Amino acid sequence: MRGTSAALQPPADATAPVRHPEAPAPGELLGAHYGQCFGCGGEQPHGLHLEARAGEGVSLTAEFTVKIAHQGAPGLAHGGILASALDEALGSLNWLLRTIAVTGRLETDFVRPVPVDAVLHLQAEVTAVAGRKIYATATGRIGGPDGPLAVRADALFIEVKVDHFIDHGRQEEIQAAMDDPDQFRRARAFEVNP
Ligand SMILES: CCCCCCCCCCCCCCCC(=O)SCCNC(=O)CCNC(=O)[C@H](O)C(C)(C)COP(=O)(O)OP(=O)(O)OC[C@H]1O[C@@H](n2cnc3c(N)ncnc32)[C@H](O)[C@@H]1OP(=O)(O)O
Repeated sequence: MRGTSAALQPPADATAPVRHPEAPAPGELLGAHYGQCFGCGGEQPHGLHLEARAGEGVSLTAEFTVKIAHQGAPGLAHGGILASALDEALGSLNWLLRTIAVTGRLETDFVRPVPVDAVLHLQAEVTAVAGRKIYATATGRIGGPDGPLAVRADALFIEVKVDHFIDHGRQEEIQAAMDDPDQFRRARAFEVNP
């Protein structure tokens, strides 16, 4: 059963997404957008350590290995963890648009249980853009990139300015991020890029 809500249907005036000319080439790793990110951060010991690779157009592939710490039922991944992996893969697409955006809505279908030690093979793509709204879809398969479908999601991301994080984030972490010249320059550069 699948039923994406009306809020995730692009409006009639939506346009096709445009890959930024300086986006990483297909096959290149995107890298973490923030070292402490639960989804992709290499410095985050409790995180998913999801690794995303640019695909063609505005698409990517990513892998996430389910660990013991990710269980809900014995031996199976927690649904919230799987939704996080989908959210992270979908959010990483904005890197290819060179747009800073946050998840406004995420709708997930859990199709098949995902065991501990399984590798979740994610595929995600932006389907449409309308003003600040970015529509995207993702699937997660087990047993290989062409294996059985385990999870899927549709999402709406909303473009924001760097000030979104500065205004709402805890001061300690914001200050550390602003003190990191690479992080701050990159985030500001994304704001002015077409
Ligand atoms: C120094 C610092 C460096 C920083 C370096 C940055 C690094 C880059 C980090 C990225 C990180 C990613 C990580 C993974 C992805 C996450 O998990 S992001 C975290 C989870 N998401 C959030 O925390 C978002 C919380 N929500 C919000 O802040 C606000 O609701 C939003 C989403 C910004 C929208 O608020 P707003 O800007 O006031 O926008 P608003 O005018 O209400 O809505 C704009 C449009 O979107 C629609 N819309 C808004 N929300 C929704 C919704 N939930 N459902 C349907 N439609 C909606 C509205 O209807 C409106 O549509 P139109 O009228 O234009 O047709």
